[in-house]
Amino acid sequence: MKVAIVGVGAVGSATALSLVERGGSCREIVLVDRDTARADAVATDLRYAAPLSPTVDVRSGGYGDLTDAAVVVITAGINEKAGGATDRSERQGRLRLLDTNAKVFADIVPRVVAASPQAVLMVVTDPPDPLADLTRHLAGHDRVFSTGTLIDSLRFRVQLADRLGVRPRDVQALVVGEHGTSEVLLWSSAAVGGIPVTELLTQDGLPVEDVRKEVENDIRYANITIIEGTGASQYGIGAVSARLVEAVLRDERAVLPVAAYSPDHQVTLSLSSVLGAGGVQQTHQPAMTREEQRALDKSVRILREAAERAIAAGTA
Ligand SMILES: NC(=O)c1ccc[n+]([C@@H]2O[C@H](COP(=O)([O-])OP(=O)(O)OC[C@H]3O[C@@H](n4cnc5c(N)ncnc54)[C@H](O)[C@@H]3O)[C@@H](O)[C@H]2O)c1
Repeated sequence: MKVAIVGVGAVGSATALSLVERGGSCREIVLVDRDTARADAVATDLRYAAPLSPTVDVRSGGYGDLTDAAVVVITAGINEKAGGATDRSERQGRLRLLDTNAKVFADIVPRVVAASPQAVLMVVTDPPDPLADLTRHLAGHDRVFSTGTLIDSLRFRVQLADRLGVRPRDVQALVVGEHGTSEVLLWSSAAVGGIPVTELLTQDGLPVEDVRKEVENDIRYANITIIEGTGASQYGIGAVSARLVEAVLRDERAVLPVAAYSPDHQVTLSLSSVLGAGGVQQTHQPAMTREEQRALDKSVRILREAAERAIAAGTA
């Protein structure tokens, strides 16, 4: 199976490396970037790593090479650092990148769809949820999802695991809503071994409210913390993107917090999604307290406004 990555910067390259290293789910990876020298160089570099993984061919190409791609991953556009979205006190967060990246999508999506009308389109570029709404609009089909809050949910699990002294794999914890500052951490259902994390924190003598504030802050601004050191958050999202591609290619019906258009909410947002062939096949709303539901409602309002803005900017 063929997978294409459009945008071979920090995130696109990390996604390609993760796909090569996870191995087995795709047979061919095509890298497309308006900077063709960069796409050529990354493909060449990865080609020398590929013999250590299950068989996969990596090459650079143009939109014409996307024919028959099963999944197209879009990672093109400006990042938080270039777009000035690295101020923790700025509520817009990644939404600051919306107008610029909507124009990038207006350039890319019609060309992707013309070359590969059957492909599932996965949006990684920030802000991913409104850009997925724009992508649906431009593509004229529903096989579109964004990486949503899976990365935030993994960060939530890691932070809780650190505090509870257990491995993150054994923490069940979800972040829903926007991949952005209005995201909602579901503390009420976060659990380890069937025991609520708030109960475990109390048993360990940890101050629940203080831990909660600290964890929320660390997760909401995790991207900025990484960017302050390296200029771009890339490896976590690269691994997430490769894992999601794999779930689609294998028709896994994996339950993951990624974002798809919800007719109930009339916008793209992350809930518990069933991911497999064709993209998100079903979504379920996790149980929430009234306070969490109110926070999700607010996130939905922000996302609806952003989706309108994205469609206006991307179709102007
Ligand atoms: N969804 C997430 O969780 C998540 C996490 C990290 C980063 N991101 C986002 O991913 C995006 C990429 O970040 P990055 O750090 O890789 O940026 P980058 O600047 O390193 O790379 C962007 C690439 O896109 C290419 N590009 C730009 N416009 C293009 C066009 N019209 N056609 C083809 N290629 C084009 C550029 O040439 C460049 O190679 C950003 O929007 C960033 O904010 C999202």
